[in-house]
Amino acid sequence: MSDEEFVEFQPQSSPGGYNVNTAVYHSLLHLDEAPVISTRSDLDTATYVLSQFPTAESRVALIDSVTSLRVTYGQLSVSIRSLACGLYHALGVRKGDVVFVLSANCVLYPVICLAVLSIGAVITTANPMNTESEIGKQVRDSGAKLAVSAPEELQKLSPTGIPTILTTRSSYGDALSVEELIESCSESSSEPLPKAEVTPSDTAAILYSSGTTGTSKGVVLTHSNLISVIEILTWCVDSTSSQHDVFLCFIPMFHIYGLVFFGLGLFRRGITTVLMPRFNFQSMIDAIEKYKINNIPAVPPVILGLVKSDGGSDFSSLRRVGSGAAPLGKDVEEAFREKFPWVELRPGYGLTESTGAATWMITDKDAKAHPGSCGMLMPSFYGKIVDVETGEGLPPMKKGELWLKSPTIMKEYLGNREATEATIDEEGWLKTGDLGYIDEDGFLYIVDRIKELIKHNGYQVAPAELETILLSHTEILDAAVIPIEDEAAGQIPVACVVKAPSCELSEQQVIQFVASQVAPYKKVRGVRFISAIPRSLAGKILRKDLVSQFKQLQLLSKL
Ligand SMILES: CC(C)(COP(=O)(O)OP(=O)(O)OC[C@H]1O[C@@H](n2cnc3c(N)ncnc32)[C@H](O)[C@@H]1OP(=O)(O)O)[C@@H](O)C(=O)NCCC(=O)NCCSC(=O)/C=C/c1ccc(O)cc1
Repeated sequence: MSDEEFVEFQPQSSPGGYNVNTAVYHSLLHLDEAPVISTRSDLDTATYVLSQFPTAESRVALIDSVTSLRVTYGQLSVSIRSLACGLYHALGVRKGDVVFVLSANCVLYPVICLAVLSIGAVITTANPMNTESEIGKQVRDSGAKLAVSAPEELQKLSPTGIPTILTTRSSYGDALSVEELIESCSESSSEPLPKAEVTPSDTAAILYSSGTTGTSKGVVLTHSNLISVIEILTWCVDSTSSQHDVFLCFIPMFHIYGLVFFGLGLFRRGITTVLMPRFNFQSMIDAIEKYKINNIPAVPPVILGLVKSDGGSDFSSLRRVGSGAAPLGKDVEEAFREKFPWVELRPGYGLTESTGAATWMITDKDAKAHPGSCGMLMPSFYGKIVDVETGEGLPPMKKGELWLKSPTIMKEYLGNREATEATIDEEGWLKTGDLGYIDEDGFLYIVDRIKELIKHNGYQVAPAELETILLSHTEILDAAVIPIEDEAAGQIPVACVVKAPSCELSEQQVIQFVASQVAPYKKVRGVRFISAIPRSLAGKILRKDLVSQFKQLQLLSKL
């Protein structure tokens, strides 16, 4: 289907934005201005963001909640330009070079991202909780030329041999730091930076996601993807009158959700953000009270925590809470609205492969009228609900796999043509692996997942990765990892294991074996010893069967 056919559609003519002729859902929301990317072929993400910094340079951009350090927009802008000079002149970073960032949230994180992007280089980010071997794998896969590491994570990078600079000065070795580069490479004292000659289709970021199946893959996002999603975010801020909100950031900037909001996008509206380097529930409450936080882009476990929190805290400043990264239970949503009636709760839905948000609740009234929904297709998005058996596009209220098309859909999985072709079809539709339906008002409901992914605390856990580790144990003959529902974390990974005859392997030993090799959020938290893993004729693990067997056992044990 051509883009012209999309444009010709009159959304008001059909319920839910559904076109009966094409079986395509059109967004019922519209950007206020024409997308900038359609008129500019020379725009990079950093120029796009920096050109909209507020003119009042003394306006505070970031506050570190631990040290109370304040960074103004003026300082932020100077730091980004100075670091860009340092990376280019002192370290020889050039267009297309990949820079690996390994750090928890810190005030330098956005500086690093925007400086790297401004010289046409590419950022790849990782969770600092990852193990040495997980990090080594990503450094190799992304082809990174330089790493920027928080001092406490440096030892995890050493075995890779990649040239590394630290974020801040430290007593860990004598590596150069971003702080020093910024000080020594001011724009005025360095040679000018040549124009990066970046085009919107150039790669800007490689973030890692397991997609619908298999292990972690590099999601290649272009400047066009990032600029388009930042336009949408800016539109969301304007549409919800959030321009003057004080935001709280604890969601990690190494994932798309945190990166788009706090690493890049919100600066365009001169927002002030209070930044928590590490999440802790009590610290979050203290920050809300101390800084009179108005707006929190959050995730379901934190929303549940707020619902369960004791009285006595002052939440009166809160105005808006977003929910993304994992499904928000209808009960939690209702309990939150009851406890915090003055707060607008807006669920959204997005993937790394769609550069973040694809749907969102634009008004609180809509959210209340459509409980359990994660909102409408964002401006510039098209959707399809596809019958999993027949491949046919389905009308409102019918359940199928959600497919998405928009300017924010990733370019490809890095170096993995097979996975790219299995995920994006020839017409550019992204197959999300999520099952849902769109109602007659255009609201999306996600009801299940056909992809293998497990979501623990909003983090992705790929069963295939844990299964490979389990199968490397000499006493394990076969293994499958399944998601089990958990009130606090959403889901927990549980291992179903076939052990070698007459071996003494215990549940705790299996848990320990995996835990020693993966980041904490990927640990298997339960083990079931079984006699055989159910598989289809094609050899695919029948995870749903294992999940229902597990649930039956749980029920029996409660009797
Ligand atoms: C705030 C959370 C919910 C909870 O934090 P936490 O309580 O510290 O728990 P962690 O999960 O971080 O830590 C797990 C474990 O790691 C341990 N840990 C802790 N820091 C350390 C340490 N530095 N070293 C080593 N061990 C440690 C910690 O002790 C703990 O161990 P354990 O007791 O075994 O679970 C945190 O999990 C979190 O930020 N989750 C969100 C993840 C996230 O942003 N995902 C987004 C993916 S992208 C996406 O889906 C986008 C969608 C989207 C949708 C809609 C939109 O509008 C836009 C976007």
